[in-house]
Parts: sequence; C-alpha cells; structure tokens
Amino acid sequence: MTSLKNCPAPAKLNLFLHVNGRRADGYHLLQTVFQLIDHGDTLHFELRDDDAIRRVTDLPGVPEESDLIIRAARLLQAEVLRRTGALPRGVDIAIDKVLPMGGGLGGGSSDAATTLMALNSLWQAGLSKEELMALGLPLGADIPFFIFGETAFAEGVGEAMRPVQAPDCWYVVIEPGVAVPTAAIFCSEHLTRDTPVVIITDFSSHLENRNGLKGFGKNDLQQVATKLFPPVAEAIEWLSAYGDARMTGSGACVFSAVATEAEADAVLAKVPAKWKAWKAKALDRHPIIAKL
Ligand SMILES: C[C@](O)(CO)[C@H](O)COP(=O)(O)OP(=O)(O)OC[C@H]1O[C@@H](n2ccc(N)nc2=O)[C@H](O)[C@@H]1O
Ligand SMILES: Nc1ncnc2c1ncn2[C@@H]1O[C@H](COP(=O)(O)OP(=O)(O)OP(=O)(O)O)[C@@H](O)[C@H]1O
Repeated sequence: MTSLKNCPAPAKLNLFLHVNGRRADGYHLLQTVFQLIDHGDTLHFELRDDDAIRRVTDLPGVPEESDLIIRAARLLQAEVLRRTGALPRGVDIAIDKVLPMGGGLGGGSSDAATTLMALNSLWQAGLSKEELMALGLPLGADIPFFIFGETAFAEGVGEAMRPVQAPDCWYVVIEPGVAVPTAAIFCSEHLTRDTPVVIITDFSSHLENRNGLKGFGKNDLQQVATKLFPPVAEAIEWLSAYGDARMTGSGACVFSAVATEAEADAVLAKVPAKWKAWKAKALDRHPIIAKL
C-alpha cells in the first residue's frame, strides 16, 4: 500500500470537565468524559520516493513546521528509525480542514492522532496503541484519547483513561466565532481548581437513573472563558433555551444533547445567522479503526 485516503479525524466533546488540582509543573489535574462525534477533518496520505514529510494543503495561521500533523509524522518517522535503523519513506499529507481552531473540539490533536495511526499502518511500523499514545502525549493533551479511540472517562492531565458508556444521542454544536487559547484559560487567577473528585460510577449511575447527561457535572473552564470571551457566554445563553448547554474543552464551542436527529434539525433551524452551527451523532469508536 502506498497511500491512505479519506482518513477521518473526528472532533471530541468534553461532556463535563472538572479541574481537581494543579501539578507542580503547572499542568492541571482534570476529570472528564471524552465523546467522539461524527464531524471532523479528513486527511490523505501518499508515500513519497524520498524521506521528506510535507503538508500539501495550506492551513492559514498554522505554518507547516508547527503543524501538529507534521510534528507527529516526524516524531513517528524518527521513532521507527531509532527502532529499526531504517528511515521510512516520506509522505505528502493533504487535509480537508473543517474543525475551527481554538474551538475546544480537539481538532489539532485529532489530526495528529489520525496521522500517527495512519502512518503506523502505512509504514508497517508495528507500534502498539499504548506506544502511539505515549508518543503523542507531549504534542497535545488530547492526542492519547483520540488514539484510545472510544468514549473515555479520563483523569490525570487527561492521559489516564477507561472506557465508559455514554448516551447514544445527537448533539447540536455552535461555533461562537472566536478562538480561545487554552493556556490563557488555565492560567487565569479566576479558575477554580478544587472540584471534588468523582468516580466513574457516579457518571454511569447518573445516566441510568436520569436517562441522560443533563445535570451531571459542569465545565470548570466555562466560567473563565465566558468572562474573557463574551460570544461564548451569548451562545450558551441562547442554546440553554433548548437544553443543558455547555462548553467543550477550553471553548469556544458550545453544545447541547438531543435525543434525535429531527430534534437537532429543529434547534439548528432557529440558530441566529451570525453563528455557524451543526449537528453530530455520538460515536462509540474512532471511525479510522474500521479502515486500518
Ligand atoms: C482542556 C482540554 O481541551 C480537555 O480536553 C485539553 O486538555 C487541552 O488540550 P490541548 O489543547 O491539546 O492542550 P495542550 O496543548 O496540551 O496544552 C495547552 C496548555 O494548556 C494548559 N493545560 C493543558 C492541559 C492540562 N491538563 N493542564 C493545563 O494546564 C497548559 O498551560 C498547556 O501549556
Ligand atoms: N493541524 C492543526 N489543526 C489545527 N490547529 C493546529 C494544527 N496544528 C497546530 N495547530 C495549532 O493548535 C492550536 C489549537 O488548535 P485546536 O484545533 O487543537 O484547538 P482546540 O480545539 O481548542 O483544542 P483543545 O480542545 O485540545 O483545546 C491552533 O490555534 C494552532 O495554532
């Protein structure tokens, strides 16, 4: 095989996100449930005759050298060289970018995770899932989750994961039109870092007893993001009329769960024209797994 086309890099939603503490190195201890959804970027990989790794699509605002896709590919190429003594062939990578940057949807991390999984297969590198997760973590806190590849209850800085059942539902997502820099939210003096630790069965029994997510937990980053970025607050307020609306990750996107696609369409029809909004279905598994 010399190419892999149409590789999905789906978005994630943080169904809740609690900040429980801060480590000595400044990173925060979190608890969250990561949900994959069927909306995201698409990547295409084509092996080259030399050993160069190139992005063949322009991504405004992200220079090729700092793109997480390119950095992930180079990291894996170097790791294969270290293990086998042979440098794998170079690759041209094209991307159909759909996910907004600084959206809290994990777009950059998902692109990097898809790159690691696709190249591991194209290069027949044979790294295990755990090895790929460890390789990706220094590039972005969400990368291990995308490689883990299923709905997860995550702890630590987001890297300690266990599979968990979440509602089989649809989501309405609004992009408030601002990019939120994750580091600025975590640095804020107004961020609360003392939410009590929950256990995985607190989440699971809530779903069972209340027939859904509504009312479980919160996103601790939301209070800070809405203060710094008023369009995020406005989108949450608007969407709250139709359900339990909250922010994903460090923002800016906000979401609400609905039971059916028809309900999602009904909400979407009313979204003010100033916002981009879309629906997505919850996914149990990363869609690339079926391709590789
Ligand atoms: C908040 C989440 O979106 C939850 O899914 C992610 O943990 C953020 O993941 P990300 O955007 O890939 O973030 P990274 O690039 O790893 O980190 C950006 C910055 O956020 C802060 N950061 C991130 C994750 C974490 N557990 N504690 C932190 O304090 C750090 O200042 C870090 O420099
Ligand atoms: N392939 C990429 N796609 C998007 N952003 C990238 C990429 N490579 C590097 N970046 C950088 O990463 C930053 C964060 O982008 P990303 O789309 O991951 O944000 P996010 O959805 O807020 O992530 P998170 O939910 O993990 O906080 C961008 O502003 C950009 O500078």
